[in-house]
Amino acid sequence: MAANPNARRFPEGFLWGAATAAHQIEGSPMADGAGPSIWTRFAHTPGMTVNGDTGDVACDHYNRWKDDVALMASLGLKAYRFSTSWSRILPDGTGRVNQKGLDFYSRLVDELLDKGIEPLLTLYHWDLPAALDDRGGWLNRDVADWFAEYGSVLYRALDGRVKKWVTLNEPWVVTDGGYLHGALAPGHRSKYETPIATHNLMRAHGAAVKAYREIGKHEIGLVVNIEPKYPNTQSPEDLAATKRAHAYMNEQYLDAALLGKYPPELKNEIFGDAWPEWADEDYALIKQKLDFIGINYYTRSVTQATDSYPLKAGAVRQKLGTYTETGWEVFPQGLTDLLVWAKDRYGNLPTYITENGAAFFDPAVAEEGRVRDPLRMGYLKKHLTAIRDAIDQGCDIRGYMVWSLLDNLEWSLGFSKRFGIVHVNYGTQERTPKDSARWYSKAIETHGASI
Ligand SMILES: OC[C@@H]1[C@@H](O)[C@H](O)[C@@H](O)c2[nH]c(CCc3ccccc3)c[n+]21
Repeated sequence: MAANPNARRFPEGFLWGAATAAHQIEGSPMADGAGPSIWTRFAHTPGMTVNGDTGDVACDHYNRWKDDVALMASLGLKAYRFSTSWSRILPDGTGRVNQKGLDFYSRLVDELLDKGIEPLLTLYHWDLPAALDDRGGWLNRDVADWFAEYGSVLYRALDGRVKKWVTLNEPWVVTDGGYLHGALAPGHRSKYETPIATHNLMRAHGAAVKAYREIGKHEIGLVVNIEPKYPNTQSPEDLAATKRAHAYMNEQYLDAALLGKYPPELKNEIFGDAWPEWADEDYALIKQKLDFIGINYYTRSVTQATDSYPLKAGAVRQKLGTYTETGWEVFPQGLTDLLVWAKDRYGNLPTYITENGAAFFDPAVAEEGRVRDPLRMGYLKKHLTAIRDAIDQGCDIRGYMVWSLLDNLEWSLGFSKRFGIVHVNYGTQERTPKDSARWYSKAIETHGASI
């Protein structure tokens, strides 16, 4: 007997979409009165990105936004997660509003709504205005007020048309990449700055949510990246290293936002004297009621004790594992495991998978206008099945945003890694839906029954 197609359908109203970020797709970073961001500067600093790639053109979405929305509609997307560029809206980071910058996003939102696509707006996806970095950026406690001011400009302009807001994308990456290891803008390498940046990011998140409760009438949440950690052996050293790595990457930010405290490992086992004592009113600001959380999942980490600084933990490559172009193990079970973990730890908040996807080597566009990407199709299939398993275990998963709609600028890796379900020819800017896009369209059309 044919399998019952309804047995594995996703819940009614499940939000099927795709995600991007301003700096990775827009190009024209300084157009129409915009100010530079830390990524405009970082990418133009020799040696900071592969091939010296920058966001000067990227996918030229700033000019091609209307065709890109038509492309989303042709794929049957029900939602689109994007981010706004803070320095387009406030070129100096605070104060003067650049109306042309605001108008770009207002037109984009109207076009999405006109095509029946729900916008999910991320206020901060790593592109801090350079003017604010010059004033200390995430190391300056005033950044909480700066960020709330920026959010308020957008809330007043777009709330109602935008009904799902996100404050920060992945505070862990902002601090680990931008302040501890220096691989991402603003390229600092300081164990002492890292906790300060973390805390101010979370204070800014809280201030932006508080401001939203005064102005907005819809929903706001936080997006974190979670990478489940599995001990390489049951040795005390590996178990302790796994616990540290889990606290540092997975518990730190949601604990602050939802529980009003940081995991003790941060001070006791990782940062030590570099971990300041924070005032109670800071925790009260950070811990604001959230309407949902967004989880970005890509891979897991089998973890062992190492002498790495300051975590003293590292990943063990799996001999029998399958790996993506970015060196991430394909491990869909990790998504089910982390969703059940989050449900149990934080109380089954409405949850969106706000990013999931993979970079594989994609062949060029074939003559017949196809891009065969079976590995990406397999990745998406396995991870959507993992989500359905988590739903069957009681997790309140409300939607899935594939990363990414388009091949785009992969930060320090430049254009060398392609995550898109749509191929971009960066020379001609031609878009070509890959086989995975066609597959995803069918999954949306059948509410998951075709997966
Ligand atoms: O690397 C693919 C995507 C980025 O293009 C997105 O902008 C970003 O939100 C995002 N986060 C992650 C997982 C966390 C991570 C980021 C960078 C490096 C290592 C892990 C993967 N991705």
